[in-house]
Amino acid sequence: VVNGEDARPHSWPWQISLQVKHGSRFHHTCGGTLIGPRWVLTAGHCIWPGDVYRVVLGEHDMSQEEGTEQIRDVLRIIVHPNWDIDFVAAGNDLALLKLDKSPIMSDSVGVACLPEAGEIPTHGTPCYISGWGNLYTHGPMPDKLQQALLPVVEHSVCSRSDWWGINVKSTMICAGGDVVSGCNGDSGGPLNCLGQDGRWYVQGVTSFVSSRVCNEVKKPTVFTRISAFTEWYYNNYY
Ligand SMILES: C[C@H](NC(=O)[C@H](CCCC[NH3+])NC(=O)C(F)(F)F)C(=O)Nc1ccc(C(F)(F)F)cc1
Repeated sequence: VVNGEDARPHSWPWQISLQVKHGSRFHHTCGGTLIGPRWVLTAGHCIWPGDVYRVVLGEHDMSQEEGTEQIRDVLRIIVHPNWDIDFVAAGNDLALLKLDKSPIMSDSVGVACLPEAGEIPTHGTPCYISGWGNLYTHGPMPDKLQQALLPVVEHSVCSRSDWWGINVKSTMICAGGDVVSGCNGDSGGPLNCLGQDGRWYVQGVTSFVSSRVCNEVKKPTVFTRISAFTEWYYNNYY
């Protein structure tokens, strides 16, 4: 997250760290969202066939043992059938991970609220991105979970030719811009938006930023719009 701030610990209790095994050690590769006791939603581009993953829940500071962390193995990975690693602009950048067993729900670990099918966050809805991604392009990863308030950019603006043009689809949400943005390593994490009922809903899954600079002007962070895929994850989640 570029130009964000340390999140208050565990204020996004559905935020997970997806960790990949390299040699004998695991390291953070993507974010994700706990959407059910045994189910995590992340980005399709986070998944590489043959890699071994684990999920860390209740995490805040990656450099400390805080006593709230819970580690789970990934039993099954379901990548969206229409995801194409060579064509991120086509969308469908989603994957479902089934955990070996449910984490213990607490103040630090909880399930996210998801939007109704087809729900579009209105212009000006306050949305926060959260993640342990780079603090700036080619920059370091933070120890503590970062967050930033990203204004939603409506599709009519985001799809202008000098913005994302045809690379942004109606199944995506644009948010942020040239000051605050997501960055590499935030992939798969949640876009947390305030609902009318005062609850926070996860409306997006962090998908892509400019390949030149994370917070490039007129290239807001692009999220997969979860409300466009309700059918898919309900059918796969059992
Ligand atoms: C380096 C940069 N990486 C990214 O944006 C990766 C997703 C990469 C998937 C495809 N390999 N996502 C992130 O870093 C994230 F944290 F923002 F989510 C990138 O490739 N951006 C990018 C690529 C293509 C297009 C498009 F196809 F739309 F032209 C737009 C952005």
